[in-house]
Amino acid sequence: MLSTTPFDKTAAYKKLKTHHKTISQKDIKTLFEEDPDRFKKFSIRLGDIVLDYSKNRINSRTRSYLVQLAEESGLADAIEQMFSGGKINATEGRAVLHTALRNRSNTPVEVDGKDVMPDINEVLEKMKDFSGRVRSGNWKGYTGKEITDIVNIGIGGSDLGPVMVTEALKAYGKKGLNVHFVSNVDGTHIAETLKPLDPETTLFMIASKTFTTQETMANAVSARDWFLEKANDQEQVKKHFVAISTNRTEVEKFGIDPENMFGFWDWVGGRYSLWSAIGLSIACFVGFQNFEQLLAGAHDMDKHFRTTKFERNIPVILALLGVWYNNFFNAQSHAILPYDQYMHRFAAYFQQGDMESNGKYVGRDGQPVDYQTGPVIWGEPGTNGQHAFYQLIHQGTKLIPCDFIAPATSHNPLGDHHKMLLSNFFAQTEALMNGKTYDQAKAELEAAGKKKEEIDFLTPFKVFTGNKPTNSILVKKITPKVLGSLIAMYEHKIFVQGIIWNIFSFDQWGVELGKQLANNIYPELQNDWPVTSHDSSTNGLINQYKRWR
Ligand SMILES: O=P(O)(O)OC[C@H]1O[C@@H](O)[C@@H](O)[C@@H](O)[C@@H]1O
Repeated sequence: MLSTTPFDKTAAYKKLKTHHKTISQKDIKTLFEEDPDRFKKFSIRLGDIVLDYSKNRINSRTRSYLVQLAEESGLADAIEQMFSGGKINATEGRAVLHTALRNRSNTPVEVDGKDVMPDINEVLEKMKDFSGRVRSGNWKGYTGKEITDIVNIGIGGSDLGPVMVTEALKAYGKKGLNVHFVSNVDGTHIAETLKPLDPETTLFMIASKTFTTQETMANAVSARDWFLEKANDQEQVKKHFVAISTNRTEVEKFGIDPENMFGFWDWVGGRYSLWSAIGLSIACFVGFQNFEQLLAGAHDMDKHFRTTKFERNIPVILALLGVWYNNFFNAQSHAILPYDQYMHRFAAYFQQGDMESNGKYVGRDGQPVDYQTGPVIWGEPGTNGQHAFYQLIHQGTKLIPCDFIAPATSHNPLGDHHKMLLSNFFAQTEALMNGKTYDQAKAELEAAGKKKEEIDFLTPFKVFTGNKPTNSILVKKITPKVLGSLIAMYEHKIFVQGIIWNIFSFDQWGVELGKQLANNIYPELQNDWPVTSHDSSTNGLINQYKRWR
C-alpha cells in the first residue's frame, strides 16, 4: 500500500509556501549573477544525457525543501514498491511493472510469489524470432511474397508509443519495410492507410491489451475484410494477422492463430506498454537489437532512478520542479520541445503518458484533493514551435515551464543545418531567462535610426520580461539507447509527481464515461427516428445529424 499523505499537509509544503514568497521576488538572471556556479550545482549528467536545470526559479534552499517534500511523501518506499511488484495500482488491484519488461539484469521480480522474468524473456524471444523472419523476408504472405508493409492497429497506449518510437528512430528503420499506424475509428484513417497497400505484402498487427476496444476492433474487422476481398480464403488470415494482447479468448474469437499471438500481462499499463510485445512493430522496423538497446537505455534510467539520492536523481528533480511551478506558481501547463524532427511525436506521446496518469482529482484517500494535480502537456518540435506559439511563452500572460531537448549530433549532418538548429536551442532558453529590458529595447530602436515618437510608441511592445523557467536536456545523439532513457525519465517523473500529489497514476477511469455514453448513443443512430431521451443540446445535434446524413 502507498502512503496517503495529502501533499499540502506536509511540513515541506509549508516551508515551500513561505520560501516561495522570497524566491518569487528574484529573477533567474539575478540568481545567476549571485552564483556563477549555478550550472555546476544544478545540472546532472547520466551517460549521454545532460540535464541542465539551472535556468529555474530556484536556489539550493528550494531544492532541499523540494527534496524534503519527496521524502515526506514516502517516495523512497513507493519506488521500491513499484520495482518489486507491489500492487500500487490499487483501484485495479495490479502491480505496475513496466520496469521489469526492460530489466536487462534479469534479476527476479515477483508478482504474487511468481517471478515474471521467465515469461518476459519468452515473449522477447518470440519477438526476436518473428521480427527476424519478417525483416529477412522469411515470413511470406499468402502468395509467397515478402512483407513490405506493417500496419499496427491500436489506439492510446497500443498506438502512441510505437508511433512515437518508430518516428524517433526512423534513421534506424529498414529500407523496403514500411510501418503504418491506424488508430482513429474514423474510417478515413484506415481507408487512406490501405489505399497504397497490397494485401499480398501487408502484415497487420492488432494491438490491444483488452482486445475489446471499439476503435481497434472496428479497424481490425475492416482490415480483415480488405484482406479477404483479395485473398478470398479465411485460412490465409494467419499469414497476415498477428495479435498483441492480454486476452487470448478474444484473440481466438477474432480468428487469429494463437501461435501468432504475443502476450503481455495486466501489470503492464497501456501507456507504459511500448516495452512489451506492443513494441513488436518497433522491433520489426528497427531490428530486434535496436529494440534491445531501447530497453537497455530505459534500464539505465531505471537503475539511476532507483538508486540515486533525490538531489542528483534526474526524474525526481524534473518532477519536483514541475510541482514547484504547478502548485506554487500556478502554472497550468508544461511544454516539451524537442529540437529534433524525428522526435515530432514525443510531446503527443507524453500527453497520454502524463495526462492520463496524473489528470485526477481524487486523492489516494478517496477524498477530492484541494490542490492542483497534473498539468496540460503540449509541444511541437523546434524550430517550428518558435514560429507558432513561442510568442505566448515569451510575452503572454501565462507561465509555461518548458523542457528543451536536443541532440549534439544529427543523423543527417547536412551543411550547417544542425548548427543553426542548435543555435536556436541555446538561444531560446537564454532569451526566456534574460528577456529584454525597456532600456535595451529603446536603445535598439535608437540604433536603428527611428524617430522619437516611433520609439516611444514601439518600445513597450519590444520588452520581454524574461524570468521564464526552462530545463535543457542535451543528449549526444538520439540513439535507441538514449531514446529509451529519455522515455523512462519522463515515465518516472510522472510517477514521482503522482506520489507527491497523493493520487493513483496507473488507472484511467476518466476515459470510461465517454465510452459508456457512446455505447448508448450508437444504437440510436441505427434508425432515422428523432431522439428525445437526452438534453436539448444532445437531442438537437443528433437529430440534425440524422437529417443531414
Ligand atoms: O490496448 P487497449 O485495451 O485497446 O486500450 C487502448 C487504450 O484505451 C483507452 O481507453 C485507455 O484506457 C488507454 O490507456 C488505453 O491505452
